Amino acid sequence: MKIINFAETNSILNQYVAEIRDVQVQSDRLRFRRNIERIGEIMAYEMSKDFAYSLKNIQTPLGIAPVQTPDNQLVLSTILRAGLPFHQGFLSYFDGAENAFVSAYRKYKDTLKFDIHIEYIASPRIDGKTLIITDPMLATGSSMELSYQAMLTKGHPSEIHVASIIASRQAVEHIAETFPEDKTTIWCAAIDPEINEHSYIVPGLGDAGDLAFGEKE
Ligand SMILES: O=P(O)(O)OC[C@H]1O[C@H](OP(=O)(O)OP(=O)(O)O)[C@H](O)[C@@H]1O
Ligand SMILES: O=c1cc[nH]c(=O)[nH]1
Ligand SMILES: [Mg+2]
Repeated sequence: MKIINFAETNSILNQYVAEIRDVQVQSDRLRFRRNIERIGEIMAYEMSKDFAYSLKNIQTPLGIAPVQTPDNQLVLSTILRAGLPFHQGFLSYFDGAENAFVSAYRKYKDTLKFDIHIEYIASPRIDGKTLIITDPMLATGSSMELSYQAMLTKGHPSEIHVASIIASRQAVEHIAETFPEDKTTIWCAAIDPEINEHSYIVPGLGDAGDLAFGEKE
C-alpha cells in the first residue's frame, strides 16, 4: 500500500492545514470549509499525476495540438457530512467524475462507546473504475472501512484512493489491514500520533463536521 503524506513536503498546503487546526481561526466556518476545499483541490492535482494518460489530438482554431489527458473513469465518493467541502475541492478539478455519497455516523451507546451506522448510499456502478473516497478525518478508520464495504455493493474498483486531511497513525494501520494492499493509496496532509478515549484525533482539529456546519444536537 502506498502512503502519501503531504506534511513531509513544505508547500502552501501546510498553511491551510495550520488554519483548520488553529482554535483562533477554525471557528470562522466559511474559512474552515474553504480551507478544506483548497486542500481537496491541491490533493486532486497531485493525485492526477498517478492517473493513466494518453495522447489526444485537439483541434484548435489554428491547427492540431497534441495533449496528454487522463483516461481514468473516476468515481468520487464521500462520507457525509464532514466530507462535503473536501469532496467539492476534488470535484472542482475532476469535474467529469461520477459521484457517490455515503452516510456514516457515530451512534453513541454511552459517552465513550459507539457503533458506526451506514444508512444511506447513492452511487453509480464502480466496476473497473478509479474509486476516490474522501473524508477529512480518519480517526479509528472505521467509517472509511464501512463506507468502502458499502461501496463494494456497487462493484469492484480497479484502484482505490483513500483521501483524508488528518489521519491518526492507528487509522493508517487499520486501512492498511482492511483495504486491498495492491491497489490502494492513502493520501493525507498529516498523520497524528494518537486518538483519545472519545476516539478523537490528538492533536487533530476537533470535530470537522461541527466546525464546517455547526453542532448537532
Ligand atoms: O475514523 P472514524 O473513527 O470512523 O472517525 C472519522 C469520522 O468522524 C467524522 O465524521 P462524524 O462521525 O463526526 O460525522 P459528521 O461528519 O456528520 O460530523 C469524520 O468525518 C469521519 O467520517
Ligand atoms: O478527531 C476527530 C474524530 C472524528 N471526527 C472528527 O471530526 N474528528
Ligand atoms: Mg463530526
